[in-house]
Amino acid sequence: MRPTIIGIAGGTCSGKSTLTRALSERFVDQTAVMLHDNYYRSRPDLPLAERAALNYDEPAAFETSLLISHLRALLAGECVEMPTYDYVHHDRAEPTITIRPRPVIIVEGILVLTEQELCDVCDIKIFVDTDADVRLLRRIRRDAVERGRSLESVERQYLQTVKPMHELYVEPSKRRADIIVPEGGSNLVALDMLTHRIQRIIEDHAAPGAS
Ligand SMILES: Nc1ncnc2c1ncn2[C@@H]1O[C@H](COP(=O)(O)OP(=O)(O)O)[C@@H](O)[C@H]1O
Ligand SMILES: Nc1ccn([C@@H]2O[C@H](COP(=O)(O)O)[C@@H](O)[C@H]2O)c(=O)n1
Repeated sequence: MRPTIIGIAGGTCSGKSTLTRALSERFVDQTAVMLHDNYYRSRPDLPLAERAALNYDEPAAFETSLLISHLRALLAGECVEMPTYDYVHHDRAEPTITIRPRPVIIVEGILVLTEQELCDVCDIKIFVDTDADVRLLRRIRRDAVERGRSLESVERQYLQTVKPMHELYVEPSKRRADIIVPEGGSNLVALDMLTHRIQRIIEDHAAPGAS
C-alpha cells in the first residue's frame, strides 16, 4: 500500500518542527520525516558573507525538484539519501540521512504548501498558524541559540526577506491547507486528532480494508 504523505507548512518559528516531532515520536517506526530545509540550494561559489545575505524565504532558494523526486522514490518503496543543512555556514552539510519508506511520510517546511507540485504530492495538508509577533520573538531566541546569529542579523534578515516573503508566499498558502493548527505542537487537541488519524492510516497499512 502506498505511503500517506502529510505536509506541514507555516511561518518560521510557528511550531512546525515541534508538531512534526510530537507526531513522529508517537509512531517512531511508522513515520519518516523529510525536511524541506535540508534541500536548500548549496552556493559554495559565494563567500560566507554573501551566502548570509541571500533570500532563504523564496521558492528559488530550495531544490524542491530533488525533494519531490525523493518523495516519489519513497512512494515507490525505495530508500533515499536526504541531504542535511548547516544554518551556521549557510550551506549543505556533509552527511546525508538514509530515509526508509514508512506508512506515513511527514514533509515539513515554510513553503511546503506554496510549491504547487509539492503541495499536490501531499495527501494531508496542515498549516501551523502562529501570530507574527510570537514567531519573531521565538526566532530571535532560536537563531541566536541554535543558528549562531546576532540580534542585528536576525533583525536585518527578518525585515528584508523573512517578513515580505512570508506575506507573499507563506501566508497565502494557508488557503491550500486541509487543517489549520494554531500554535503547532502545543495544541493538544489538534495533536490528539492528528494522532488518531495517523493511527488509522497505520492500521489500514497493516491490514488494508479491515477498518
Ligand atoms: N508553543 C510554544 N511555546 C513556546 N515556545 C515554542 C512553542 N513552540 C515552539 N517553540 C519554540 O520556538 C522555536 C521554533 O519552534 P519550531 O517548532 O522549531 O518552529 P518551526 O519549525 O516552525 O520553525 C523553538 O525554539 C521552539 O522551542
Ligand atoms: N542559511 C539559511 C537558511 C534558512 N534560513 C531561515 O530558515 C527559515 C526556515 O526554517 P524554520 O525552521 O524557521 O521554518 C527561513 O525563514 C529562513 O530565513 C536562514 O536563516 N539561513
